[in-house]
Amino acid sequence: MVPSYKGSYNDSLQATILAARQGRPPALVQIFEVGSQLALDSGAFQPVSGIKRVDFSDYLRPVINYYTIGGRVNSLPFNSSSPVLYYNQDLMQKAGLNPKQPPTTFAGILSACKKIEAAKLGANCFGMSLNGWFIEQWMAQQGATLLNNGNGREKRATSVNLDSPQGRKIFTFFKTLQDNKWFSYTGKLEDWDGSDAIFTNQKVVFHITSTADIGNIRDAAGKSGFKVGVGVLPIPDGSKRSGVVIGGASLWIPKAISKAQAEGALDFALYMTNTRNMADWHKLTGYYPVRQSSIALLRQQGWFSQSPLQLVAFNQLTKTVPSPATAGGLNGAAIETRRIMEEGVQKVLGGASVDSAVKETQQRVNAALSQYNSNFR
Ligand SMILES: O=P(O)(O)OC[C@H](O)CO
Repeated sequence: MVPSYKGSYNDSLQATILAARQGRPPALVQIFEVGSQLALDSGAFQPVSGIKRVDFSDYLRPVINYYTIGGRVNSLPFNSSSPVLYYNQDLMQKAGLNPKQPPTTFAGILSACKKIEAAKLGANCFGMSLNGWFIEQWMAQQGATLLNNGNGREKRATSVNLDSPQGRKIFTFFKTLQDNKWFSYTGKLEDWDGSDAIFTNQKVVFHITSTADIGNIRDAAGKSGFKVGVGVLPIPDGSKRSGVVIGGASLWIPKAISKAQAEGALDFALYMTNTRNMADWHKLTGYYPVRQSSIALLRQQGWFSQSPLQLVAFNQLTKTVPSPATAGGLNGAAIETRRIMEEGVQKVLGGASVDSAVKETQQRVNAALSQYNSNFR
């Protein structure tokens, strides 16, 4: 097997579909979760459940449910994540905040921001990458589907639900942060690394990003000389915590390869994600161990008591209430619709009103869905 790196999740999905159209697809490809509908629509892949018998009962339900579309397991779960709160325990203490009780709601972050500003730490309150992924998560946390038609899982989504009380709460959070100058980011959209650097360089006290970064952030915080904490994803006020949508990526196998190649690719993917490898991968990165047997192994090793940062993240996943909202939204234009949502939040950060940003975002996402869906009439 020859590995080939194609860049970001967006880039590698687009490169794979192009390669498949040209009749030379890779035998195995990692595709991010929201690329699943586009991957299906491309017609370039075969469901892994059709290649050979795999015992999917060992996979965690929220994970296998995400990748089961139309009753078939299309791709093999690999790197699974969700967003969490990272916090600088030392700076919290300096601001008179209790690092044992990190904020769990938007209001909690905003009231901590007031204290942080008053403490004049030379660090801002909060920063994160502007990525549609978080908007998707905050809708799910409020028990709301992001998209109509059962989050695009019953039939193709034709409308987004952002012009709603739930959507407005998300945009209003950014408006309040901006009005008070409590938010720091690099100014670029989807700048995962840049926003991590702002946090690990101690320029902000709070940061939200993927559990995937636990390993890297823990190491960088150690070098930067502060103690990092991990808390549950803070959620909009006035809602019950419904849980997270599984993020990360899964492994897809194209159609245009021989049966022997497809079986070989699946065997390799199963090896990569076997009980032991999944447990090691989790320890190193922070991605979830997606197999029950890996979790049993980690428990036996005493891992969760040695690694409280990862336990918080893990509990967040296991407490997720299964529903159409937490199953996650599917749409084939997700690369574009995510970008539109990010631009909507960026407009609020640039001074636009919540009302105009939400309405414009809603209208632009709906137009993108309609344009995409017109290919399937
Ligand atoms: O950074 P990751 O791999 O946890 O992925 C985050 C999102 O799910 C990407 O869509």
